[in-house]
Amino acid sequence: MTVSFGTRLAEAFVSSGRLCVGIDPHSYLLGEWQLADSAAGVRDFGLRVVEAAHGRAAIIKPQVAFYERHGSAGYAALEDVLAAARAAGLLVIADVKRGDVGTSVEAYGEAWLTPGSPLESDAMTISAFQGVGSIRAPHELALAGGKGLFVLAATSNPEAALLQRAVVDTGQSVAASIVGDVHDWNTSETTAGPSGLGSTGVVIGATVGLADYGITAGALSTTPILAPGFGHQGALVSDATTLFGAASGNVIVSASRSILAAGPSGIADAVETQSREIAEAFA
Ligand SMILES: O=c1ccn([C@@H]2O[C@H](COP(=O)(O)O)[C@@H](O)[C@H]2O)c(=O)[nH]1
Repeated sequence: MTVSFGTRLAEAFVSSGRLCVGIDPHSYLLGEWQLADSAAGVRDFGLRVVEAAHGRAAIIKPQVAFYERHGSAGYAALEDVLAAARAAGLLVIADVKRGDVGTSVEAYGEAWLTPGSPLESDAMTISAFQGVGSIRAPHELALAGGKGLFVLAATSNPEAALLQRAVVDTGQSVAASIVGDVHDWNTSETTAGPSGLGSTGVVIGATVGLADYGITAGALSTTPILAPGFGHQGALVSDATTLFGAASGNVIVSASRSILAAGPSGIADAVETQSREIAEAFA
């Protein structure tokens, strides 16, 4: 029987905590890590992050853009990183933010969520700004394969607020409307399992206030929340439960540069310290 992504995520929270280590091999970080800004460099970088996360964190989130920069060799490097993460038992959220008309976005879903595909991940970030109906095919594919989606709702970058707080016909903000549709999916899913956590998540930056977008904790009750914005973008782990209130139990704390800045010799300690800080903040 296929175990749903929501159930696997809930189990990972219990066994390994809620930290998601971002793999973002920025050019300047590659330099600091004494790696070349090349496909080989991003491969080594990713593999070292996987090694540091193994046994210290639940989830990794490769930012695919930094691999795509290196063309087909970059994708081959990413495939190696994904394989290493799978072998280490880490949950992988591919940060790809794909979106298009439904027939095209279906192919993106197949690329990242099909069991056995070279880019197989446990979940992918996806854009529903072409309509939540446009991502129905990857949603169904995800459910069938025990995979997940994280739908962009209220992103962490400040310039997004103008669009994502805009009000749609229902009287809700764009972000709240997406959160509501995802909630409907999660509450009607038959595969949610005993954890009660659905397999379709949303992206809500830790830098935003839910109330500013008209998002209620109730609308997030069964929805995993991928929350970037901690560390380098300014959000504090110690504020997380205040930010997300009653929905805090569903939050994945995502941080990239603030951990990666520790360098290859310090990253394992940085992951451990961050995991401990999160466990204390969410206790
Ligand atoms: O709203 C969003 C959605 C995705 N991201 C991504 O998360 C990381 C954040 O990196 P930091 O170094 O921790 O700032 C990066 O890959 C973004 O593309 C986001 O920041 N906000």
